[in-house]
Amino acid sequence: MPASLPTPAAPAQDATRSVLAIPAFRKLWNSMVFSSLGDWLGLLATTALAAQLSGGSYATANFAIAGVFIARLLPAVFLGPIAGVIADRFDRRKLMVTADIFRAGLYISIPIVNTYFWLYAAMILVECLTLFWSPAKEATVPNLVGKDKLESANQASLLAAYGTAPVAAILFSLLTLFASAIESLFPFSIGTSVDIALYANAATFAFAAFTIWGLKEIPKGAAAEKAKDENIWKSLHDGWKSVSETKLIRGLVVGMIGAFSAAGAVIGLARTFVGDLGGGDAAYGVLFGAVFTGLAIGIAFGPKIFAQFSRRRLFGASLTTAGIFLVLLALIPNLVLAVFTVIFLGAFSGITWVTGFTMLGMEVADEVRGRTFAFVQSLIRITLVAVLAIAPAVAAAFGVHTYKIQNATFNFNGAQVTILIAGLIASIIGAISYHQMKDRPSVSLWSDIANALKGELGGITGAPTTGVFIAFEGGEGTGKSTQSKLLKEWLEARGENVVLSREPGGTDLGQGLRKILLGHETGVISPRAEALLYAADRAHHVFSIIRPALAEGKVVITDRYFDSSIAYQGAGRVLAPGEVARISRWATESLFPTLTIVIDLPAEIGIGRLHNPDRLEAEPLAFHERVRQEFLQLARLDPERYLVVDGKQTIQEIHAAIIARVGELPALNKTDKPAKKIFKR
Ligand SMILES: Nc1ncnc2c1ncn2[C@@H]1O[C@H](COP(=O)(O)OP(=O)(O)O)[C@@H](O)[C@H]1O
Ligand SMILES: Cc1cn([C@H]2C[C@H](O)[C@@H](COP(=O)(O)OP(=O)(O)O)O2)c(=O)[nH]c1=O
Repeated sequence: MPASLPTPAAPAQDATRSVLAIPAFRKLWNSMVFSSLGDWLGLLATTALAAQLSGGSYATANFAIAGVFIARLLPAVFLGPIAGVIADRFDRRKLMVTADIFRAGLYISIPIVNTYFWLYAAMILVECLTLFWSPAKEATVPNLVGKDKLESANQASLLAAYGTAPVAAILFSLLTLFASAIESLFPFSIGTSVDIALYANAATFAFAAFTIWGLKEIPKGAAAEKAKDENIWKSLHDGWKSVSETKLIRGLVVGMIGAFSAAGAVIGLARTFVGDLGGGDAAYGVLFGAVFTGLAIGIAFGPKIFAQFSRRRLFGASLTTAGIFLVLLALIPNLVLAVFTVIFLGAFSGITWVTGFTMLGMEVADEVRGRTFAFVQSLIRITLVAVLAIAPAVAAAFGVHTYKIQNATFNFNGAQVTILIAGLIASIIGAISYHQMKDRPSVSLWSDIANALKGELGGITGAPTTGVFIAFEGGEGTGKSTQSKLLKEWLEARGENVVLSREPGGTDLGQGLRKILLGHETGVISPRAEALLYAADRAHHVFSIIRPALAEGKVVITDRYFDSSIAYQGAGRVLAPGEVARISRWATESLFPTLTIVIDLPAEIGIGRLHNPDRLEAEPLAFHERVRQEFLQLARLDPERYLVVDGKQTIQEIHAAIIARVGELPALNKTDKPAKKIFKR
């Protein structure tokens, strides 16, 4: 046991709050909130303006709106990496202030010049300025908050960037609704609601410039840190090479591209779609706000609501559901229902997005993670540009159609048709990635949902564990100790640093608990007390041995882990297995093994191998048979994380089966081995 125990991480919510307690960061954050708010308002206003400038032509309006989005995305594709490098050469504070002043000026100029050409030119220039502003901001944050708070600072920044979208959408709708009232407040004409939104946007940038100018805490001089962005084409090429090798990651990437294509189609077509349903700019604002509200709900609550559900299944299932809502959106010709549909659409897209990114983080080996993320991000940007360019073309090609059925007439226009197609594509891609992930092929989706709703058991699947953590499970005398030692030797021969431990009794405290739990002198323990004592042993074991060893990059093998509690205290002692699992989940702070090896043997053979049965081993055969069945059931819940071996084989045969599976663990295959092995599963 280490002399000093590692300090547990601080709870997350407090971290976000405390990072905002740093005055300098709070000022910067305030300015980010305002400029993001302005930026979203500007996006809504410029797309609305593009539609206005089109003079009522359906095709022109579609293309004009797409033009605004493309103008905003293109600079990042071509200029992103260069901008980062250039930004690093300038004084950060001055660079940020200058960029903000110019952005304010550009937004004011859009309604004044009021032409297509200047609308696009100004958007491109604004984006270019943002490309210089962002790396300067990124480099500044660590100076203001310190390394340990970086992650919560990033969360706070994300909140500022995306949390402001629905607020901006509401503001935009209100502006449009009360435009004439607002205008009457001014002695001179200030233009349409769109113009007002653009001026408001300029004001937020001016405010940001003012705030940052006053932030003397920002160190003088150029940013020391190098820009992270690599060349987009190079990252695409490198990323594709690694991604194309694993089926699972390929499925993930394809699915995420599908999700973003669908989202792109909705964003690009939203204004004309709203127009088709008889809505104006105010309705556009509401619909836009609804998408982002849904997204936020999905991202914030989805993982919690579906915590019991296998992530691999959740990804494909939520993408398909999002696709179905898209189809509904296209088919329901009613603005109010569309707003509700869009909230669900946003929520399921949000769930797809978080599960996708979490899984990418989990499944991709450390050495190539950065590259893979860069690849996915580049691919998403390019997909968005492509979809935003293609979707309106499809919509324009379909044009406006009016159908008459008996007395009723209704319209089915290009935007709806395109959204319908996008929805179908998203559903199909979702279904494909659901099957690609091949998660628990023997368990039906419905029994999985039922499990998830019932309680904890479904939750033992798919959670992230970095490093290699292997648990041996099985009944009495199945050969766990024998095999765990053999595996340790095999791994050490391959140059791994291995910690072999066991439960109960892997720690000093655990030794004491083990005596109580297994000694005959203890007598009968109430089943709940027994479950808690095993959980106490486990909590301390994870805290003082397993986590520290994993953190040091060691391979950890444990002879028994929480499946034993589920099987023995759950199925054996007849407590609810889900409740026992919850106690273990709490005790281990959700540390799940990378691989659980169940050695399966009829109870009477295993018991027959033992000489002096302990308190639990002395239980009747029926008890042990229930335990055995529970292990097998757990393995069936998540076949990808379990290996079941037949314990009737010889010691050598069992060992061979184990090393064949362990040898394929992605995290074991570091870069010194042939590259092909990195993703092999
Ligand atoms: N595959 C096997 N076939 C026959 N005997 C075995 C096998 N594996 C282990 N044994 C023997 O069975 C006994 C129990 O093995 P052990 O590894 O201690 O099991 P566990 O840790 O699961 O209780 C030991 O005497 C061991 O030598
Ligand atoms: C880890 C754990 C073990 N146990 C039981 C199973 C075993 O009977 C006993 C551990 O004994 P041990 O001698 O370590 O196991 P084995 O005989 O397989 O080598 O504790 C539980 O009931 N719940 C648990 O959570």
